[in-house]
Amino acid sequence: MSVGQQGPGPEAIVVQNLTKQYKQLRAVDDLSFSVRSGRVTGFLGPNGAGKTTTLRMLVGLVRPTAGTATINGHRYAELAEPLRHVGAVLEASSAHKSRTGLNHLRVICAAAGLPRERAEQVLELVGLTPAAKRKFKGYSLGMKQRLGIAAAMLGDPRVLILDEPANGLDPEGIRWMRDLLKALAAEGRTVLVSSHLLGEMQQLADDVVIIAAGRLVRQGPVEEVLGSMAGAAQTRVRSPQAAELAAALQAQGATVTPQQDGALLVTGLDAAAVGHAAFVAKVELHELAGERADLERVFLELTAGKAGIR
Ligand SMILES: Nc1ncnc2c1ncn2[C@@H]1O[C@H](COP(=O)(O)OP(=O)(O)OP(=O)(O)O)[C@@H](O)[C@H]1O
Repeated sequence: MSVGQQGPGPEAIVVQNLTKQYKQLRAVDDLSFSVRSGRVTGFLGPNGAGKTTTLRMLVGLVRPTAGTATINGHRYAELAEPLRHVGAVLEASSAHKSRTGLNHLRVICAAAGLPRERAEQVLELVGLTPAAKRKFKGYSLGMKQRLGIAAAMLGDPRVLILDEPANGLDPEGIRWMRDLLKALAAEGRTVLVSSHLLGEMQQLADDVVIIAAGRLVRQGPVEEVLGSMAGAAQTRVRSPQAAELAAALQAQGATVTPQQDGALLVTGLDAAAVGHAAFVAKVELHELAGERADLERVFLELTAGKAGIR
């Protein structure tokens, strides 16, 4: 059984009171959250929320104004061989345009003191072996994303940090990325991945950290964040005695919205509660379906009014 199936491991990334002030703008504002190993954690927020700035502070590319970010208890700058601890993909890879993908990776191996054969191994991992000897300038954006991940995996790091890795990928590429990241987390690695593609996160992430305007909005397991939303439970129900049923449900405090097709959309009661209310009221049911709150709606509700345009 993999670690991922055994449940979350210890906190591998800890961000404490992290702040970044750019002249007038506080891009990241007293932000604290933690990321556990053996899980994929989605880092979500509207445009300009401060996701990229936070990830760049994590890997020492931006100096925090205040606060700390640690990886396995150490600041990035304190790690002796950082590539063996942390792999970061902060933008699609860039390489010398006439260099092949394989040579690009070999150069990184040489500079970082990593075994040369890691280049072939990580190309295999990301499915780029057939393009290993093609020049970088002929790579599609999707191939560049794969090469970026390959480079991040050269040191076989236990922690992987990716900024919008699905950008530029087609649906098949997105599926591939999802499977790879889940597999890496299932090996016990820590995977922190930012995205604004909320639907994608719902399928990928075990935990989410949601920020808006540089501040933490919510963090926790996806299911908990979804389930904690007030009125998140929605149930679709259909009955030949719709008016009686609506009255019985409203008496329990639910909001009932008739749909164009004659069904009722019930907010605030789950399917079991709606079925029970119908049973008690002796109302016949022709359809009863619970609808989960989706991350998109939760995200909009959580960040409403806080996001602004930055
Ligand atoms: N070097 C900089 N100097 C000044 N302002 C900056 C700098 N880098 C980022 N910002 C600003 O900080 C805010 C947060 O930017 P950041 O890129 O971290 O957000 P984000 O959540 O990654 O957004 P997006 O999804 O649009 O990339 C934005 O308003 C941005 O314009």
